[in-house]
Amino acid sequence: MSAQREMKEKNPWHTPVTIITVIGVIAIVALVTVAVLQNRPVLQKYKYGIVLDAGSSHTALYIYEWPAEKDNNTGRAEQKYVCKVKGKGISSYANTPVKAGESLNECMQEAKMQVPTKRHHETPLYLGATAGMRLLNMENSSASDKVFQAVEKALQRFPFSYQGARILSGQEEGAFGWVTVNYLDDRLKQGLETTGALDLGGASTQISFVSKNYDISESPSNSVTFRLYGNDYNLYTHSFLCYGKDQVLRMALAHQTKSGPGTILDPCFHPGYLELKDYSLLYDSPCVSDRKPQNATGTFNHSGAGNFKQCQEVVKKVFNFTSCKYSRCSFNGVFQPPLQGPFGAFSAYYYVMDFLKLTDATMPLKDVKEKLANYCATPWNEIVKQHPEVPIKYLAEYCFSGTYIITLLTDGYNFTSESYSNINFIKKIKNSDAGWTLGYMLNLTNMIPAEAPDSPPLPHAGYVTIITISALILFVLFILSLRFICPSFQKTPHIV
Ligand SMILES: Nc1ncnc2c1ncn2[C@@H]1O[C@H](COP(=O)(O)OP(=O)(O)OP(=O)(O)O)[C@@H](O)[C@H]1O
Repeated sequence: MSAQREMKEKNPWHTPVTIITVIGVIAIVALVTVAVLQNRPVLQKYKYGIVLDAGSSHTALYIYEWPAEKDNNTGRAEQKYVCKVKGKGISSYANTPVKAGESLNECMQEAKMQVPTKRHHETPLYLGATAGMRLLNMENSSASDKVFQAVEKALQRFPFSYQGARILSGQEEGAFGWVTVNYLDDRLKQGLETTGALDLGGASTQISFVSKNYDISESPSNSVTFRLYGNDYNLYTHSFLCYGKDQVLRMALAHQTKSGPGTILDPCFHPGYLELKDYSLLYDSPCVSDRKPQNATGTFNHSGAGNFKQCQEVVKKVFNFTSCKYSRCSFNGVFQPPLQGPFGAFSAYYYVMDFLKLTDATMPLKDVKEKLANYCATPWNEIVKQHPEVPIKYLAEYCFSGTYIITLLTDGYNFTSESYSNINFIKKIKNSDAGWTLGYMLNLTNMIPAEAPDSPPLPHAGYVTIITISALILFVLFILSLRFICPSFQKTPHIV
C-alpha cells in the first residue's frame, strides 16, 4: 500500500491538477485548430468577363476575373489579360464590314485559351464601341449597322455568353471610366473622396468628377447619379465628340489649310518635318467635313515650324470660349462646375505625357510648358534619331498632342497652376488598365451592390487571436478557482 502511494506521490501525472491541465490544453488546442481550419481560405475558383473596347483608333479585348464565391459582394474584379486587335478601329471598315468581324478573330481565339474551358459558356462577352462608331453612325447609319452585324456574327461563333454589341453614349463612356478608377482604388467600397477621370481618346474626350458645388438643375444632361456600397454619388460628366487627339489634329489642320494653300508651316510639328498630305483624307470626317475649301487642291505640303506658343494659338482656335448660358462653362458653351479633388488622366493623356516624360505630378505647370517648348523646337531629324523604336506617325504628333493636352486642361477645363498638380497621369491601377471597360462590365453584371455588403466584424487573424487568448484566460481562471475552492488540489501532495 505505502509503496503504491509513494509511487502516486512521485508521479505528478496522477494528480487531479495535472489531469485537468492536460485535458484543458487539449481542449484549447482543439478549439484553436477548429477556429483556424474553419476560416482557412478555400482553394480559389474564378469567374470571367470579356469586354471589347471598339475605339476609333483600335480595338482591345479585356478579360477580367474575380473570385467565384464572392461576386456580387466583396471580391475585386481584376484585369487578367489584354489583347490588342491588329489594324484600325472597326469604324474604319465601313466599306468592308466583313473585315471588321474578321479582325477580331485572333484576339477571340486568345480569349478561348485564357478562360478555362468549363467557364466558357457562363462568361459574358460584351462589345462597346465609342467615338469612331458614334461618328460613323452620324455620317452613315446603314454603314454603321452593317459593321455591327458583321461584328456580331463573328463574336457569336465563340463559345462565350454573347451579351451584345452597341455604341456607348459619351456620358456612359465618361461615367464608366470614373467607376473603373474609383473601384480599382477601393474608394467606392470605403466611401472615400473620389478621383475625377480624364480620358483622351482618338475621336472624343471625357471629363467626369464629383463636385460639391454641382447644382444638377443647372445642366441635368451632365449628371449621372449612382448609389454604390451604400453611398450616393452625383457625378458631373461630359464627353466632347471630335475632341479626341486625332480629330483635333484634323480640326487644327483644317483651320490652317482653309484658304487652300499648297504648303502650310505648322508650329505644332518639328522644324524640318515635311509630308505631302491628301486633302480628301483630311476632310473625311464629320468633325471637319463642312470646312472643306471649295477650291482645295488634291494635296498639300505639311511642314513643321516647331513653336509651342504659336501651336497653342492654333490649338485654341478649335475651342469656342465666347458663349456660355450657364454660371460657368468649360468651352463650346458646355456647363462645368468648379473642379474638385484629385484627377486620374489616362489613355492618350498617359501615352503622350509618358513619352514626353511629363507625368511627374510634382513638376510645376510652367516647367511642363518649358520642356514642351524645347521639345517642339527640336529638329525633326534629331527626334527621329533619338527615338528609332517609336512609330513615325506617333513620333511626328507628340508636340501637337502635348500642346493640345496642356491647352485642353488649362484653357478648356480651367485647371490652374495649382490645381494642375492634382492630375495624375496613369495607365494602370493595380495591374488593370484605366478606361471605361471594367466599369461597364461591373455595371452590367451588377457586381457593385447599391448597399454595403455585410462583412465579418473581425478579420480572420484577429478572430483566432481573440479565441486563443480568451480560452487561455478562462482555463487559468478555472485552475485558480479549483485550488481556491478545493485546497486538496494544491500542487504539494500531503503525505499522511
Ligand atoms: N503609344 C502611343 N503614343 C501616342 N499615341 C498613342 C499611343 N498609343 C495609342 N495612341 C493614340 O492615342 C489615342 C487614344 O487611344 P485610345 O485607344 O484610348 O482611343 P480610342 O479608344 O481609339 O478612341 P475613342 O475613345 O475616341 O474612340 C489614339 O489617337 C491612338 O492612336
